[in-house]
Amino acid sequence: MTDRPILIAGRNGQLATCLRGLAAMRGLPAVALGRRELDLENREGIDKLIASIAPSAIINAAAYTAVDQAESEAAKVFSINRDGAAALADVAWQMNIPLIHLSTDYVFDGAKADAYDESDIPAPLNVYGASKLAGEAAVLAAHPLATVLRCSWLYSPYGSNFVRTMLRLCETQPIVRVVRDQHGNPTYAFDLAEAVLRIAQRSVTDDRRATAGIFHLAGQGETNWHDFAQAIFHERSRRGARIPSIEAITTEEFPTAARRPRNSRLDSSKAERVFGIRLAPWRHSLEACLDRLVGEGETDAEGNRAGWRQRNAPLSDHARGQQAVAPDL
Ligand SMILES: NC(=O)C1=CN([C@@H]2O[C@H](COP(=O)(O)OP(=O)(O)OC[C@H]3O[C@@H](n4cnc5c(N)ncnc54)[C@H](OP(=O)(O)O)[C@@H]3O)[C@@H](O)[C@H]2O)C=CC1
Ligand SMILES: Cc1cn([C@H]2C[C@H](O)[C@@H](COP(=O)(O)OP(=O)(O)O[C@H]3O[C@@H](C)C(=O)[C@@H](O)[C@H]3O)O2)c(=O)[nH]c1=O
Ligand SMILES: [Mg+2]
Repeated sequence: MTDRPILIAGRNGQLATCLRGLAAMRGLPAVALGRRELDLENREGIDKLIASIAPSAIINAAAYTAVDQAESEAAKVFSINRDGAAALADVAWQMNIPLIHLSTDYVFDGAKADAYDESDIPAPLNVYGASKLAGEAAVLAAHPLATVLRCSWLYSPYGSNFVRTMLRLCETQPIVRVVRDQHGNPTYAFDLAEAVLRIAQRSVTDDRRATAGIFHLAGQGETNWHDFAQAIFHERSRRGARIPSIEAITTEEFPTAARRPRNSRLDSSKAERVFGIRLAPWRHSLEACLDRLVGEGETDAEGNRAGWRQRNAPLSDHARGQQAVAPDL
């Protein structure tokens, strides 16, 4: 391996935070740049900035991800998710280094009965999905050897995600209503980060043609938002905290600005074949996430709860990654 750092575009987002934590734990040099240092909307000078860092690879963990808000600011969304992504891909191609780019299950319209594989034709229902699909194409046009990873329903102890939204509702609502007719694969950001780092390291050393193209990579097992919420409440309740009652509703009963696919389950078998990578079952990783968010006892200086280290000692790498304090890189 090389001593040159991996450049992470994004800093405080879910995936960026997990990537930083895991890289620090492994002693892998990494530099994470948030939008203040590297603004994907105002791209002037990013080639010089990145050249000064001399990275071994670029991971693009930055994106505009507010799905409903995206409907009313499409120009900004496309600027970040398409043009910003393409600019990073262009720099990586010029520097002859690997680029790993993240995309989404929301590129699909949900009409398929089965899980989507990489040969299925995308047809996004909303601005966010359309911008991410345009981003995939722009990235691969600028960097034909880029790796595009489509994941789904990302959750973690950080940032904005469904798990944290549901835990917040537990504090304030006696009853929570959640749609049961949208199906997908929840993905723990630490599991994804671990896979992304492995793929990044491999593309630095291996023939990059093997790692080029689009791959689906999501947590194992499928669910719907209602059952996901119910599992979150179950985990919270097991830890002695109060939970609301839950009501299953239809998409029509929960109007939102953006349309969402009824089915965006991803078939991740190509990633397993090519990379030998299979993410953990979402139910298992949800427990690790809830241990972080609803642990027992006091929180220590590193954000860990008393007893957490002991209870999780024999767990896999991603759980250990959670103990790492993401450093100020
Ligand atoms: N969240 C999800 O459910 C899913 C996400 N994805 C994809 O995975 C990737 C990571 O998502 P996630 O970690 O959830 O994202 P978050 O919304 O948690 O974080 C967004 C990141 O993007 C950065 N960012 C936002 N605007 C800009 C900008 N103008 N210039 C530079 N950086 C910017 C933020 O920077 P800063 O650090 O400064 O805040 C932050 O690091 C994205 O590509 C997303 O599309 C795919 C499927 C599901
Ligand atoms: C808060 C809430 C949401 N919902 C519904 C709305 C929606 O259909 C579904 C999920 O809502 P959210 O807004 O949390 O999730 P959403 O923003 O749609 O999540 C998506 O984010 C982007 C970035 C992706 O790439 C996707 O993979 C996916 O994770 O749950 C309820 O039914 N009840 C509720 O109380
Ligand atoms: Mg959302």
